[in-house]
Amino acid sequence: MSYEKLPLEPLFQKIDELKPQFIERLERAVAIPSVSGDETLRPQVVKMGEFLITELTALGFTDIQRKELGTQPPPVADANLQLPPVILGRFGTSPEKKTVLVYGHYDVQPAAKEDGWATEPFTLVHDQAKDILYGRGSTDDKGPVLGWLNVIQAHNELGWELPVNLVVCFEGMEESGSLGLDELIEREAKEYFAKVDQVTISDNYWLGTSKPVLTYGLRGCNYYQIIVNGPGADLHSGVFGGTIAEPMTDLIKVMSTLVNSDGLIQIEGIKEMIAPLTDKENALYDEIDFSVDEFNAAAGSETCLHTTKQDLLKHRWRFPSLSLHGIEGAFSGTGAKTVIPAKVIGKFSIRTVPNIESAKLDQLVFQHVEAEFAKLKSPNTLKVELIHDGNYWVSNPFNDSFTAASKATQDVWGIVPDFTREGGSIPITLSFEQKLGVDVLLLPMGRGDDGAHSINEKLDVPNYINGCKTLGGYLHYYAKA
Ligand SMILES: C[C@H](N)C(=O)N[C@@H](Cc1c[nH]cn1)C(=O)O
Ligand SMILES: [Zn+2]
Ligand SMILES: [Zn+2]
Repeated sequence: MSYEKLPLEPLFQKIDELKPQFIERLERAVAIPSVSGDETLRPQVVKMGEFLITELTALGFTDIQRKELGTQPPPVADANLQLPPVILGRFGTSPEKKTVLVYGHYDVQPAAKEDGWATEPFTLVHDQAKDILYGRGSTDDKGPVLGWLNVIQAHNELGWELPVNLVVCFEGMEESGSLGLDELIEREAKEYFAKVDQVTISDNYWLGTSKPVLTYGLRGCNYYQIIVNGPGADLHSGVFGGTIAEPMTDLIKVMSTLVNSDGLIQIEGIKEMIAPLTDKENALYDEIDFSVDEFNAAAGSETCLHTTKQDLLKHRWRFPSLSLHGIEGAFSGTGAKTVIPAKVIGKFSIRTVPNIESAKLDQLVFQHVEAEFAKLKSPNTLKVELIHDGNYWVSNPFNDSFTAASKATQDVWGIVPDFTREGGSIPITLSFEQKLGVDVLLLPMGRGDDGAHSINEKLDVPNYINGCKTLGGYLHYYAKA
């Protein structure tokens, strides 16, 4: 696609010049362990929200609001646990300009050095030789969230006007199901978000490690827990082993019926809900620039279940998957503790795709789990429940916003981006589209091997800096579209 280039070189140069400050800003953000899934760290999530308020204020944002969302709904250990606030802010209110809402999240996944990190997860470490920044949240999603703020700083220092009005909406519960955000969007659709023309999200990754992408689809995520209760307390396996029904044995039996070793979900009724793959759609997979070898390198193994890029991508984007995540209450330390856990909670999630209905899926999951447990004729008790769910999202990428992002990407990276889908989930995406009645664009900053949710999460410095240029350039091209 040929297009008329905008004179953005001064902006790009300013972003290069501000690199040390941008890295330092990310360092301060990563140092706050804002893990939404750990109730004991909730004050840190709130602190991270306050950090953003301070930064927004210093940059000249107006109408900054800290929206409280009330208490966290069950299941939760502390019934009075407050949800972290959603942070809103505006930069510009000109009626002559378009308004872009940028959404991002300031919470992160849990991380501990003992999990195998080479560095402290909540200390941003700049590996100068590789020019890589390591730290939890560097790519998911603190780097991209700060990217938008960095763009404003660069404009301020150049004395440039921002070409659009910007509205920011940053939440602290994305990694835990975006609880309370749907209702906030509903309430603010005709209030704070009234003038929004476009929602843009930077919270996913390139498909590989060298080619930028723009993303038009996400899978959804329904997260469940199975609670098995047995004896009144943890017991000595020498004294009680062989005499009582063990909760862990029941749980493992039930969990092993959910998915087979080929990754195929064993719960009846789910595959019938998947939208059929059309020939036209099938052909799209041939065009995508993607290397199975690079994928294996990102996974750090040769354990991939699929050999062709087409199959692999379909299983990542287009078909549902079920992952077993862990067992709360089970012995997991080093050594050889001879305990029979009294209560264990198995966690698993299903990534959903069109046209899987969330409520119907819950029903199928509950029926399956209860039926499998009944087969065991165990005297223990079992309860299965949904912890949170989030919708899948697929859009039409042929609009002004995707075109603007493509131009900015070409300016910065010198290459036409691929249009991709994402296997992960951003639960709120569909709500923005439907409740505000606008298009949504996903404009990723990091690479496919960044290790989001994993150990040694990273963001390459060129991705951070060029990512800021791309976000800034995008706003300029979108303003002119
Ligand atoms: C893609 C995004 N950066 C992300 O990591 N999303 C999470 C959202 C989620 C859903 N349930 C729990 N977390 C993900 O895809 O796991
Ligand atoms: Zn994220
Ligand atoms: Zn994440």
